[in-house]
Amino acid sequence: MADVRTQLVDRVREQLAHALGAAHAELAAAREDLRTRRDRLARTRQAAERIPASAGAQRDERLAEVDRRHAARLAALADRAAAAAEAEAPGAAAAPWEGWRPTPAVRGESPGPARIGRIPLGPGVPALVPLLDAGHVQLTADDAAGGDAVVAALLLRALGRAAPGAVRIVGYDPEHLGGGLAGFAPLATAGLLTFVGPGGLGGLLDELVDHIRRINEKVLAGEYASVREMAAATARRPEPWRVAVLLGGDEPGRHERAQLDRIARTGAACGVHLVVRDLELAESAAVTRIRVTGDRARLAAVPALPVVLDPGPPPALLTDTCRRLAERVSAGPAPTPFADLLPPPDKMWRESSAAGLTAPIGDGPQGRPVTLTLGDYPPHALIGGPSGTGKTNLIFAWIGSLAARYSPAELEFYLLDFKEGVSFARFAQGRRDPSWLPHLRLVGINVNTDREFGLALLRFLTEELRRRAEAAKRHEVTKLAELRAVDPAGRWPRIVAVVDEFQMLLAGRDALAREAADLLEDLARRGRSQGIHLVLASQDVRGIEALWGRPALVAQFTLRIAMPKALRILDERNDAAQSLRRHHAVVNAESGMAEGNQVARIPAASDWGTWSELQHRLWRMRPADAAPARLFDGDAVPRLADAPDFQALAATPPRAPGPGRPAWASAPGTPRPDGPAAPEPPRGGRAPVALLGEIIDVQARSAALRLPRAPGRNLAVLGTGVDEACAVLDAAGRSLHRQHRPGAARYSVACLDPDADPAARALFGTLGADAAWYDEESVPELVAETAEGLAGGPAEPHYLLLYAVDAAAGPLGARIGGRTGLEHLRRIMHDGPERRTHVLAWWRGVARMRADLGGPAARTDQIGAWVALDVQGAELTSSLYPGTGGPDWYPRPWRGLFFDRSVHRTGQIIIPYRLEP
Ligand SMILES: Nc1ncnc2c1ncn2[C@@H]1O[C@H](COP(=O)(O)OP(=O)(O)OP(=O)(O)O)[C@@H](O)[C@H]1O
Repeated sequence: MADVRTQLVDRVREQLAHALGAAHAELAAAREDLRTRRDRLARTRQAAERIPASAGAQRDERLAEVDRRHAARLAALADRAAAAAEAEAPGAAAAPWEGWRPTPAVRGESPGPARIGRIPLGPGVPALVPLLDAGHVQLTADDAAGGDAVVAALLLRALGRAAPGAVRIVGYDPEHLGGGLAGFAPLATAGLLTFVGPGGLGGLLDELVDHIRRINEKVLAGEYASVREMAAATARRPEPWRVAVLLGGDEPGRHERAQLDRIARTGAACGVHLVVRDLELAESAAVTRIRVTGDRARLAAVPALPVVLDPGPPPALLTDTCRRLAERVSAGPAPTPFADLLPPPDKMWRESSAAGLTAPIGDGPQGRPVTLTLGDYPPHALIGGPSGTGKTNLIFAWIGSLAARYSPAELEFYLLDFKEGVSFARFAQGRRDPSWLPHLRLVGINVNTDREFGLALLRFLTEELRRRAEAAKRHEVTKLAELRAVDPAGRWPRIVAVVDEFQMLLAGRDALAREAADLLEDLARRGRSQGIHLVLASQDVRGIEALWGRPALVAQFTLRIAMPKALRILDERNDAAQSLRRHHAVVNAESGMAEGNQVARIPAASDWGTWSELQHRLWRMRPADAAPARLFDGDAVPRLADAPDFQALAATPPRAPGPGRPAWASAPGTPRPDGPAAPEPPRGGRAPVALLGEIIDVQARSAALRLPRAPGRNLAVLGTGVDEACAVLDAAGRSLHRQHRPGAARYSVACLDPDADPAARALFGTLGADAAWYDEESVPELVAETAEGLAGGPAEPHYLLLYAVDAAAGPLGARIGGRTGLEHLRRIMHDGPERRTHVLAWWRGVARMRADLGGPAARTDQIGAWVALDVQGAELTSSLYPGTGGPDWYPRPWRGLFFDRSVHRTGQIIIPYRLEP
């Protein structure tokens, strides 16, 4: 039992021991756990203690980041604002005073606002105040001087952004009597600055209101809402800006206040602006209000942003700029650009000339274009003014304005300048510039001694008039507009013929002047309805007087253009031209009656640089078949090789028109003036022709001596001019040679004047194997053999080209075979032509020729044609020229008078061709 109990106790002990052991273990574990947890807690506590510090740092970091971004954005915005302000107010509108200079806005551009200081944002944003074309400025200043510095800055910047003279300032400064604007005083000398005294405010405001009313009525005329809009659309600003600067003073009265309000409301649209200090202006969006305190200011529109004011403009800069501006303005207005007269390139050549030709010539006083019209009424124009007043310039401007609007199918020009100089030559093709004005058909320059060219032009136009009148008759219409309507496929351009210094044509009482005046009268009277318009210009009152003897002619010139100080162009009671300013013209389409006056400012168009751009543009637009105009230069010596008639003598096939050949020479339906028909090569059985020189006419034709088998078909060249005489014989020989096949004609060249030897030998060389050379000794043989040969059967053509034949009078006086050489010569001249033997001889005087032909009273029938050089008309009498007294011929250098009794009624002036080496 005890064992059992013992066993039981042991087991209990054992179990207790186990339990104790377990309890210990658990305790230890619990303790461990407690320690771990305590550790964790301690760590957690430690960590928890660290947390608030990092959260603050993060927050600070985030805040700093936001600040940085904000600053960067602000800086970017400030940069953008500064850039926008710079674009808005370029050049003089905002540049710093150091190095500042005026930079006027270009045409059509707005002057923009003006800078007064900077808003201290980022690097600084310019503080801009709109004035010209935009609004008014009202300043309140703690001290007047600070306010006036802002006013000075505003005004100087406005002046610098406008063309000289385009800003007029009126000052009202009752307290300091102009002292506030003292720096601007130099402007007063040019009328750009005026002052009204104390008590003058009402008058000044009334005047400004009146001005606004006039601009609205006359300038904007309902077409534009503001002068700014008009300037943008037309690139023209007809009126200067007016800036009224009102510096303090008593409170305005009721009327004055009402006027001020009107100006504040309506002025800016009309270019009238107010800059006022210490004076109230009515509430208006157009008013910028500035409050100035020391060197700071605030704009009422953005009170939160302070403005750091710029210092006022340095006094020296201010007065210097104003002085220069005044000088520029006193020197007269800068001419308006020629380009203002032209339509935009894509609108060129769009007008129809059916009813007339209308084109602007310049600006009127209101900035409106003044136009010139040629049509049924007025049909013709007369331009007058003393030398240097701008007639030629006006003609250039008019030609450009017309040429840009009407295509060459609508308008053709014929230009003739009797003045010394080559002004019109620029429109023709030149050596340096290959372009030409596509409307141009003819230019005559250096024609002062060649009045015949003027006459030729009038004859040509008369012929064209006849052609048009006939076409009109055929279509049973009377006017060009109707003809164009019934014949739309026809080419009926209007023709404008300009003759500068036309009085040269009418000078003198000779046959040429009479014929010219008759033709002019006919053209003026009938040209009106056929689209042929005359523009006559003269610097000389005598030019006009030359016309005055013909009232019917003058009456046709209803369009009158008077340059400054022009006399007798306008009606005698109309003295508008006397007070005209430089570069202006009175345009009058009412025959000069005062009520028709329009004053126009003419742009500068004389300078080739100005013109060439237009000419090149029009030239590139020319029709594919356009040919250059014929240029007649009285100072140039033509070349035989270039002569269309010489080229036409070439062997078949006939030549096509080339650059040297005038288009009208081949244009269908183009008239050729009266005169001998153009020569034909003899191949078709026609008689050969000898070309002698160029005729002074519009077609560069050659004077042609036809040599058929008929009595008298010989040529005498008369006078002592060696070169001219050689040139005539040379052209004759070369042109004859061109018409005969080698071996088909004989040429005998004899030269008896050593001075003529080189020229004669040059011709001899050209004639080649068909030519023989004779001199003083052998010439008697030549005439004897030739005379005897005439008795034989049919002969080949034989041309005797005898240079200075009178020098052979001695040897030819000797007898050969019972007759003298002179007798042989006379026989050849008498009988030769019918047997194709022709004498083309040069005698160095009429008396010498007569002596060779049988004595002073000898008949000269065998001389069918002659060219007189330095021989007076009076010597060419008796059988040489019809009537008594001889032709109207006064010798002049490198000209000859050609008369062929079988075709001419009067002599024809020729220009011998250049002698080729
Ligand atoms: N509207 C203008 N604007 C600027 N310059 C001009 C203007 N008109 C003329 N001129 C200049 O004045 C000068 C004289 O002009 P122009 O030759 O046209 O006068 P003119 O009356 O034809 O003289 P003249 O009869 O002696 O030839 C030229 O140098 C020309 O460039």
